[in-house]
Amino acid sequence: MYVITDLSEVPSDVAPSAITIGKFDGLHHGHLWVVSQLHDEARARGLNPVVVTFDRHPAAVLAPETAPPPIVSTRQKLDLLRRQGLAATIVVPFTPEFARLSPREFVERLLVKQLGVKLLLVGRDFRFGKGGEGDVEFLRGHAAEFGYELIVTRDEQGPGDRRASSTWVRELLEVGDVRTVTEVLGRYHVLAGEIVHGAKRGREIGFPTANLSPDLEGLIPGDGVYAGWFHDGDAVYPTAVSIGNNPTFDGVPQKQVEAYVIGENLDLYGRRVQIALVERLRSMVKFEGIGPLKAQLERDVETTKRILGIA
Ligand SMILES: Cc1cc2nc3c(=O)[nH]c(=O)nc-3n(C[C@H](O)[C@H](O)[C@H](O)COP(=O)(O)O)c2cc1C
Ligand SMILES: Nc1ncnc2c1ncn2[C@@H]1O[C@H](COP(=O)(O)OP(=O)(O)OP(=O)(O)O)[C@@H](O)[C@H]1O
Repeated sequence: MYVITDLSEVPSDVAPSAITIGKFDGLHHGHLWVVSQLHDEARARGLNPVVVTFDRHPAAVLAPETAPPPIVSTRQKLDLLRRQGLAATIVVPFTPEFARLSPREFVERLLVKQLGVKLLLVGRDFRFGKGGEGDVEFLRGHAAEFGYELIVTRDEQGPGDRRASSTWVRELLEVGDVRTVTEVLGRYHVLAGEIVHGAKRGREIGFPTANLSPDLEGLIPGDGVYAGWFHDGDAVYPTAVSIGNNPTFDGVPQKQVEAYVIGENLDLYGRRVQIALVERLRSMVKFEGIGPLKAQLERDVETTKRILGIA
């Protein structure tokens, strides 16, 4: 899959293309449905399936104070898209200049001239171009002029009857409901980052933890204790994860993410690891000393093993 981040360097063999466009934050179940349909429809017509996405949420440029935090980093999004059998992903630098393109300029310059679009596939609520003026009606009205076919996909629901959406995933992460997040995403939500040095207290209390660097990738869910899977390269371990500021102790920064890898004693400093979150166990508690914290950690490990099916 080509990854194109500079619009002046689009290889000529990307055309003729079948394109879908969107923020695709989180690449949830609904997004994957759109991308898999794109793949099938492109193949049926002998076109190259291409995803056009953005290097940041459009709101980060248009109204930064309202911009939601990303569910996945661009690197995580590309890793997920690489598995979808696409010919290319275009990561458009969403600059103020790009945001000013009218719907017509967007379609004509980017989709028609640069990417040779012959098929456009979007969800019913897709909007684009200056002020979000472009929509499905605009695309339908200009299909003959620009020589593309338009397919508007049906909605893909999440669990229950709510439509899968990035907004819903963010709401669920905020309250720590990673179990439902897994259903909306169609996979576990993953935090990825480098292991850095913590306060070195964990080893003393018998539960050494791997602390993720504060610049980690993946939206950090609400504070609490979680069961998950810890990936270090190809090795996978069960883990109990703590997210918060460890209120039992003073001076711990907000939103520290640390993982106790169950039953292992590993040297992980400097490694880039991934933590897949399976279920929230409980809230963070301010304990009266190390004794009660340790007793609770022992119970957390047992609960985690039960959830992961390894007890
Ligand atoms: C499964 C798990 C649950 C935890 N729960 C709490 C908690 O409820 N309250 C708290 O203050 N710290 C909690 N912690 C964090 C510990 O206080 C922390 O791991 C310890 O202070 C070591 O920190 P260090 O890695 O910076 O040395 C938890 C840690 C783990 C691994
Ligand atoms: N649940 C869904 N079913 C079908 N199509 C969807 C679904 N969710 C998004 N799409 C389509 O996928 C493309 C990319 O969506 P995009 O990421 O821009 O928005 P979104 O997932 O609706 O996110 P948000 O919640 O932030 O509005 C668009 O064409 C959109 O209409």
